[in-house]
Amino acid sequence: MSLALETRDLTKTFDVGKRLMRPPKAQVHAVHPTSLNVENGETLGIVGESGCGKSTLARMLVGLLPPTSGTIEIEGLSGGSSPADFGRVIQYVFQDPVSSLNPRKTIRQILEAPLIHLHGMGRTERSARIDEIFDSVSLRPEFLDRYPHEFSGGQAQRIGIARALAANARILVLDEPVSALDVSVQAQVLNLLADLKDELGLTYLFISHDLAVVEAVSDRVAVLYFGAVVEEGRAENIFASPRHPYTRLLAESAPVVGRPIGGQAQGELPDPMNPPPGCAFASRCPRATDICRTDRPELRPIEGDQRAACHHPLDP
Ligand SMILES: Nc1ncnc2c1ncn2[C@@H]1O[C@H](COP(=O)(O)OP(=O)(O)OP(=O)(O)O)[C@@H](O)[C@H]1O
Repeated sequence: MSLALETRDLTKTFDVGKRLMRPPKAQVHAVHPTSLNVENGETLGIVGESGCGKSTLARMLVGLLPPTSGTIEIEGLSGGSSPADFGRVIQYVFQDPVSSLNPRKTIRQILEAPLIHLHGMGRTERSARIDEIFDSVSLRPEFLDRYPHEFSGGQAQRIGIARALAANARILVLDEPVSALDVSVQAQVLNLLADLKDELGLTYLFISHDLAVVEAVSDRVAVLYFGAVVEEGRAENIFASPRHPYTRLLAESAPVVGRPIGGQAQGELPDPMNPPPGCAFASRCPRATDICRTDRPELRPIEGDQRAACHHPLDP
């Protein structure tokens, strides 16, 4: 297998309270140094509770947000790549399908934009390609001349996926793609994503706070806590045999499809403007010792390709 995407020590810090000619009042550390690998054709699930930095990470990967430091390498792209270069290789599918589509444009116009701007296609070629894409997401051709508000959430998400396909990108960053949908519709959209992946050989980064969904769709999973990957490994191992106490807390508290991370796993996160020096999970961790409160643990191999950032990893 070859690498589709690789990040090295990627970070994002937001300045807050910044005013003209004055330094920012504070900084929010949204993503701590994060290194991820995604193979071609793989689905990497990225899971974590609200505020752990999932969307910030996703937006950096697709070029919507500049990193504060670190690197992102995506097939064939270099540091000097333009937004169009990014768009031809990696696309973002938003959580809220209806509001992510321009309300003043018809679906045809929405799908035409990437074909014109990224691929310079003429009218006839565009029309044939749009028909083909619409068919691949199982939507009827008469929908093409309607506006986004005329669609249900599930249909609108199919359109969001169609727009990403129109760019002809091989990598899709799916940011909570089914969280806004009813559970019955979620299954349809997840099946569609699985079919498209097989047919087109796509690579997915699937971001969600819903563990059961992530476990079902992912080959590998990265667990994010307070802006950092705390555990990473094959999906079948990571929840069955978690090595990081936070992953175990997640696995024990959210076994039902559609139920977000909740109960005891939804705890107080540390203050992102004043991150603790050691492990961010230490204040909630039953295994924490002094070293956890002073030294931030590195992500390190535990068994096979499972890695955990913990001074006292769990036994299998
Ligand atoms: N533009 C911004 N300015 C300041 N802080 C920000 C900004 N965007 C995000 N943050 C902060 O960065 C942290 C990570 O936010 P992010 O939205 O990436 O998390 P998330 O896991 O996607 O959460 P959710 O699922 O609730 O969207 C949070 O503490 C958030 O408040």
